[in-house]
Amino acid sequence: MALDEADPPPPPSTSNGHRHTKGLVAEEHHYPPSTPHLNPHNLLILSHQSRGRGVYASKSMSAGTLLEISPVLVFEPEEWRNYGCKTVLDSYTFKWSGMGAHALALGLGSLFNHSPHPSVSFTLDRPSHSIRYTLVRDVVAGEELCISYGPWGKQYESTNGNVVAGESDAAADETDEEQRCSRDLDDMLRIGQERGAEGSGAESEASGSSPRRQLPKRRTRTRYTGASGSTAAPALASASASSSSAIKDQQQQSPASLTPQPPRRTTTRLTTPPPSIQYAASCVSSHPIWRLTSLPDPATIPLTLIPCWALTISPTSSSSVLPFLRKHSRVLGRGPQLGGEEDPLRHAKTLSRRQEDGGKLRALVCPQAALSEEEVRSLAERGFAAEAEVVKVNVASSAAPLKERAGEWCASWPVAFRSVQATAPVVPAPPPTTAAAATSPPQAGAAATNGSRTNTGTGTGTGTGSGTDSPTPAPVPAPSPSPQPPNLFVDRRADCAFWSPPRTAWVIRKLARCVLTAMSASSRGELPIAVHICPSILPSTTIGTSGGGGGGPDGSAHAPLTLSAAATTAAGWDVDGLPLEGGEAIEVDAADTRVGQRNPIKHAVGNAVSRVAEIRAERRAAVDTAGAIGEGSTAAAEYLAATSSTGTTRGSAFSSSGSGLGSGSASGFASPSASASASASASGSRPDSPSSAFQPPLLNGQDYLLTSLTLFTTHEPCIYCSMSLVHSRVRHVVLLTPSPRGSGGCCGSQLPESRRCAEDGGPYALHEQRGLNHRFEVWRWRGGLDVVQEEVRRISGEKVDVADLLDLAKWGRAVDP
Ligand SMILES: C[S@@+](CC[C@H](N)C(=O)[O-])C[C@H]1O[C@@H](n2cnc3c(N)ncnc32)[C@H](O)[C@@H]1O
Repeated sequence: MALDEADPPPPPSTSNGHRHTKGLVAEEHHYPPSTPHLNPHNLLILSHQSRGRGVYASKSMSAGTLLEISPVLVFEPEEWRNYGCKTVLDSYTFKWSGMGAHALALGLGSLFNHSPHPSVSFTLDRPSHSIRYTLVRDVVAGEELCISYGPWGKQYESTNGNVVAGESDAAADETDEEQRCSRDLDDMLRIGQERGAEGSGAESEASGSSPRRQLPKRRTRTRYTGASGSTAAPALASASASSSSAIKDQQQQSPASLTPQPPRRTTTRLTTPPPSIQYAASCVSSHPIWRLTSLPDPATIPLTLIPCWALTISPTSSSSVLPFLRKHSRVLGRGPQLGGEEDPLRHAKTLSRRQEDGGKLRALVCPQAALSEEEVRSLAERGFAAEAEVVKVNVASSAAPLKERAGEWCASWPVAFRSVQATAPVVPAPPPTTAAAATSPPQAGAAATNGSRTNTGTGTGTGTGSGTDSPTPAPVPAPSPSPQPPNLFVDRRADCAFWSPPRTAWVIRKLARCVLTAMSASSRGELPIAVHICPSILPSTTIGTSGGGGGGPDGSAHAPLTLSAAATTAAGWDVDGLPLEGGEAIEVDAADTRVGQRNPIKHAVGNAVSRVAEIRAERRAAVDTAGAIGEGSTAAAEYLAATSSTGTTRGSAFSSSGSGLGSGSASGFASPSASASASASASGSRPDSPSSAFQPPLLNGQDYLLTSLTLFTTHEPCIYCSMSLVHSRVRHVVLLTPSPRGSGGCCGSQLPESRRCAEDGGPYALHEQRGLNHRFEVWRWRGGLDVVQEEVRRISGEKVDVADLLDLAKWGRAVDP
């Protein structure tokens, strides 16, 4: 059924196949608030005799130019399998997830034809539901812009020597860029002429069903030089349908302005197809638990290129290159140390051999920004290679971020591959525990620092804990701090892999629990803001680096815990590393109490932190009286001792004296499973723990730390609460809804992109502030509120409209969670 304007489009389906029933808020979990879109370069859509429509350059453009950002329409796996793939869409869509979702690029994205030597690379940007198309080499006006379809495109590749779309200098043996350009122009001119002769003939051209026509005589090869002398084509500014005849008109009307030029030698070839297929296998797009970080994902980070000068030299001169570069490194803009931190080309290989150079080598000299072509030439003449020719090359501005993307990165100049794993420090593997092995986490790029420990940063998430029980109960001392490399990436595929269905269900349960606490608070006239704190199973950054196994069941980042299987189970973790229902050692539910207490700073986060301080104090008291622990409680004692020795840091100015205000009553919902947890919370330990008698904190301000704990929250914490979470060393925050007005401390995702760190990282993003001595990780649930709502119904039997419950707008504009 066709939709007319009166019919609003159906809400997009969620990643898990559910349709959103609520309005804006729910939809935001699926699509970003705004989708970027772009065609600033007036690319043309023209029809080719055999290829149908294609995308053409209307002017000369340099490598690295971002051509277009096409929003996409995603077909969920089932929809695609049952319907989409049986239609014409099958020739137009991109694999969008490993689960079978497909995406149709809107805008120009569906019109790029295939070439084995593409001029355009594309990147699937799943978070923004768009695909970005970028030039990988210089192009001239009239040239068809092609992508690679990967193996699927083989069917379009010429086996009989015929011209293929967007053919580049990889076929330089017989055709150079100039020929290609000329050919494309020919093709367009021909179509223009045919159009003129046949009126609407373009339709049959596009379908490819028209009989072959007599080709006009091939034009002589011509390059175009504008008045400035720089390479420029006749202006083809309009992207209208008449553009091909505009080209023809221009050529016919002003032949004098067209000056034949020698072939350029500046092009580079794309030897490896862009990483379309590799990343299509990722499940990132449908991933409901999303790490909020400004760090880029190496799988989607766009390739940027630095225009550089190189010299073509004879192989015998190659030994003089390095001394030459070293000698002139300053003037070449390559820093005092060639290859050192300040050298912008430190990741690039110095020499490259290209077929078209006929046995000569290319030596990379410097960024074009540093010196003019003349200066490079005269330097070379005075230096070592009078015969050297200066050529333009484009060099990726960084090392290849992933092995799979090395081809894309090295297409124009060979660069190093930066192993994500290689930059992660080696963390001595602790004797693994069952839980540790099972929770052996994907490496996070973003992350937590705890005291002197900094995060490991850039691992790939391939933790390899062995999964056997440690027979040794003694805690292993924390590895000594080692210099940490900077965080460069977040590995979203590893994150995806971590979130197995049981782990995802765990998150849903915890969020549902927050909602229940918020419901309870709301019924008391409080703001419906609530949090839940428990030990973490989330990916850690200080443990479980490649091959590093993992921490203890509570995942302490200070020191890996080593617990026997019995202790692990007693601490509330099952053999898969998942917490037993209601069995976590620390569980706190807390709601906002600012209304009831007439105190504007009684936010849920603060209340929860206070409650944890009480519990920790009680636990410490229990350890102090360990002699009183009976035979049957060895495992619990072991756990308590372990958490006590690793989980607290003393001497903070934060006071626990005000702890517990309003928080004890926060978990007032009636649910059998939840009340078991709540009772554990109230007593500060598991129900069977020996420490049932509450002991007040022995020292002021020593027990507030949330080290190793995860905080779930109905709302993104405000800036004040985010800062208190920094102070209390929380390890992870999982939030259900972003703060209204983008004013929160962790996310700010509702603000325009230009005002955010990146992606979901907010302008405040306190969890990532490098100046602070602790960083925590923030995750956002984006699997839809309806999923959480269903879990609430399952737990409590109550049907609640979660979006409506959590909508703070009803409480006034200035309310911050
Ligand atoms: C994504 S669409 C590209 C736009 C298409 N040309 C059009 O007019 O709609 C893919 C289809 O274009 C055609 N195509 C793409 N690249 C081609 C090539 N190099 N040679 C011939 N046909 C090609 C094939 O029919 C293919 O199924």
